[in-house]
Amino acid sequence: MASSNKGEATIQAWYMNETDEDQRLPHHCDPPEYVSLDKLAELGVLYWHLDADNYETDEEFNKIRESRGYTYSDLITCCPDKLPNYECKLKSFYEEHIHTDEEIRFLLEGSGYFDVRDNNDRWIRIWVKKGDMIVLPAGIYHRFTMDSDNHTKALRLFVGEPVWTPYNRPQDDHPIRKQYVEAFIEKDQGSHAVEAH
Ligand SMILES: CSCCC(=O)/C(O)=C/O
Ligand SMILES: [Fe+2]
Repeated sequence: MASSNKGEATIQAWYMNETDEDQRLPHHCDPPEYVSLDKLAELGVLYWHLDADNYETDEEFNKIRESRGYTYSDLITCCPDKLPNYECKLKSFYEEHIHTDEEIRFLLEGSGYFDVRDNNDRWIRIWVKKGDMIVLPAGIYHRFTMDSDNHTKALRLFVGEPVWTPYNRPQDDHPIRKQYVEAFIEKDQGSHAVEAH
């Protein structure tokens, strides 16, 4: 299942314009081009809206955690007092990169933007807010920025011992990138090739 919209909330995602404006602004196209949860799921991005205030005892959260094997968790608060090397970290979060594992974040407070590349290498901006849990698959090109509210507190989850290393683009020969492309990009081109005949 790609999503759950408990409490009416749903995620907002859209194609970005490529202007040099402040990264914390929404960067909508003109007119705005919204992106559906199905499109995100095609790229391997998963989303749930959950109870951020009582997540420790939340059945849905615990089910996801168990079924996906998320044995590790910790908290990250993006503010100068709580995040060592704040400026440097924010800069590195916004460098386009991949990881060798899923990136799993559950927003407990505040909001922010995860940007992911689609199958045509266009940026999709995903606006995450309190209660949103998002999974980015290993090998997807992505980045993160705070929005103009400047406050993000998130639970980070991981399967086993966490590895946070970002591999900045280009990583087209990285085995994990190749696996991602085969699973989520080439399968798409294959189905269009069949349709075209
Ligand atoms: C809201 S968590 C901060 C962003 C982050 O941890 C990361 O790895 C971005 O790619
Ligand atoms: Fe990342």
